[in-house]
Amino acid sequence: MIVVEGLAKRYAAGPRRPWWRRFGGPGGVDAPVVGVREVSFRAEDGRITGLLGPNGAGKTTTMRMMAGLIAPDAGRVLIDGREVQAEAGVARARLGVLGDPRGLYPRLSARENIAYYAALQGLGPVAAAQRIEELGETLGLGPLLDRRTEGFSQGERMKTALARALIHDPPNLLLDEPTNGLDVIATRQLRATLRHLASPAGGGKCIVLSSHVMSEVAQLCDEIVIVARGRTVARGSVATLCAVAGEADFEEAFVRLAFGEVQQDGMPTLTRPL
Ligand SMILES: Nc1ncnc2c1ncn2[C@@H]1O[C@H](COP(=O)(O)OP(=O)(O)OP(=O)(O)O)[C@@H](O)[C@H]1O
Repeated sequence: MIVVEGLAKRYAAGPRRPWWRRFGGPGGVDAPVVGVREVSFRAEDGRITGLLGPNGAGKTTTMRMMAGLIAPDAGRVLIDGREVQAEAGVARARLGVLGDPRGLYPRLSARENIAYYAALQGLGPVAAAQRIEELGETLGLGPLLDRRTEGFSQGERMKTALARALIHDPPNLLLDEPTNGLDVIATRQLRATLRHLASPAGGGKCIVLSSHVMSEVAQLCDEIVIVARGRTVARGSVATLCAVAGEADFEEAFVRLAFGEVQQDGMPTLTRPL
């Protein structure tokens, strides 16, 4: 289970020094950029939770703090009760992270890429080899396992990166925009795999994914957390969110919740309170 409590993150702005001031004179400093203002939610085991929000809403920043890749300015993340920032090693051992699938080593085969992560996770060579075979079968990697990843299609990269994230059989899984660049068949395969992983037969994993594609989140996720302007503005099933927004259609509900009229305090105006 993953609990996210009051996360906030600002990115420091670099010095602004126009070219005509490069050799002297005052420069300036841009205001810090707010990545996340206040994001809180709970993701349960055996369920797929989707972070849905428009571009720049703060989804990736939230996911990176959940993975322990960047430190929050405020708030905390608990992975199965262990705080990511305080007990990084223990918390991360219980977490698989699917980030950018372009980050594979091109000269290594898929098997070698995955085995490298297995070693980083402390798996011995025999256990790693066995687990790679299992994952190869579950994810349909087959003959790809022994091909160099250079030249892999987006879908092939995604499967390899997912196998890498699952190598230590973590009970929790984070996926940032997992269907980016996938065609309809690869998207369907990924959906089926994620549903399996969340089911009792697949280990009842706690899965959190981020996306700005509404239909994808609506189809796949049991629970949806809407993030807008760096805040969680609503959470619940598709039916709950439609009811909260007072809309029959999920796209309309999303637009109302994510882009609702902004009050003085920066919170969107909702037709009904959350
Ligand atoms: N490294 C960084 N330095 C400065 N600003 C950043 C940095 N990373 C993100 N931001 C800013 O933080 C805000 C949130 O960005 P983030 O990438 O988390 O949003 P997102 O919801 O994932 O967006 P998208 O759907 O477009 O990927 C944006 O305004 C972005 O410009």
